Amino acid sequence: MPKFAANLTTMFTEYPFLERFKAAAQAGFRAVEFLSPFEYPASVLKQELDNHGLQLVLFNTTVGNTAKGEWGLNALPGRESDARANIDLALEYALALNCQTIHVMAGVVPEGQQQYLYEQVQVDNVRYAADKYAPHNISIVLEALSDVVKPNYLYASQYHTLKLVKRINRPNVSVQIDLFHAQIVDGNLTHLLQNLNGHFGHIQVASVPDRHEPDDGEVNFTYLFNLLDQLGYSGWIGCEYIPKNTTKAGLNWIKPYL
Ligand SMILES: O=C(O)C(=O)[C@@H](O)CO
Ligand SMILES: [Mg+2]
Repeated sequence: MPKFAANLTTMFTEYPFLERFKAAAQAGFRAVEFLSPFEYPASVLKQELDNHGLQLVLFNTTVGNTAKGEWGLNALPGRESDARANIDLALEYALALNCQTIHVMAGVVPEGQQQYLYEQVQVDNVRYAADKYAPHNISIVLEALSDVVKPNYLYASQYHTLKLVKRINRPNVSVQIDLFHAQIVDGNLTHLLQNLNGHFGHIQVASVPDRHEPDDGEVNFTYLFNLLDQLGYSGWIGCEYIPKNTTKAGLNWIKPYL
């Protein structure tokens, strides 16, 4: 049976961020994920999680300065000390929030720059993070982002991400498959999940092409949820979608699973 986490960055946006925990719990979720915890003291977030009986299953390292086009610092040559300070900060938050998985963001490769230099910096920084997180049983996931959402992100294909995961070569580093991006970039999702089985540690879902509830569009998610079960995937599936109408009105698809 698949286990779903509400993504509080994209769902329940009818409410201010701190009120989304209660809304998710009232809708039946027992787990949540979100993009960034760093805007709040960890104690404030912990209180919300505890008050509503929720488990935090994923957050990301910092995106950096989005006004300057940054979307992650860990692949940026010359930014290693900022990246590692953020990796350390993410560990503090993960320990305080009892979160076992962190998405270590890579970054955007500006036009004309050498991809291989950015890949090497990402490999080095993820190895630093992996070795630092391992004694705390904290895992790292790396997520490919399609050009539709983030042009020139270090990796768009799941297979490219897998190659880097293998190069990083740490037992606590795996792929995060966001099936929205995966359908746009790689397609052939059944074979993708079969080929990457054992190498992914987190899944996210949204319909394609509109990034709404996973009960519409070109992908048959019921089939994929069954396939994930058959493959023995026991991790979380994050609902990283933008509700078509209100969040609550769009939750019929999840009722059989909650
Ligand atoms: O955009 C996505 O997809 C994400 O999962 C974000 O958390 C990172 O860009
Ligand atoms: Mg995603």
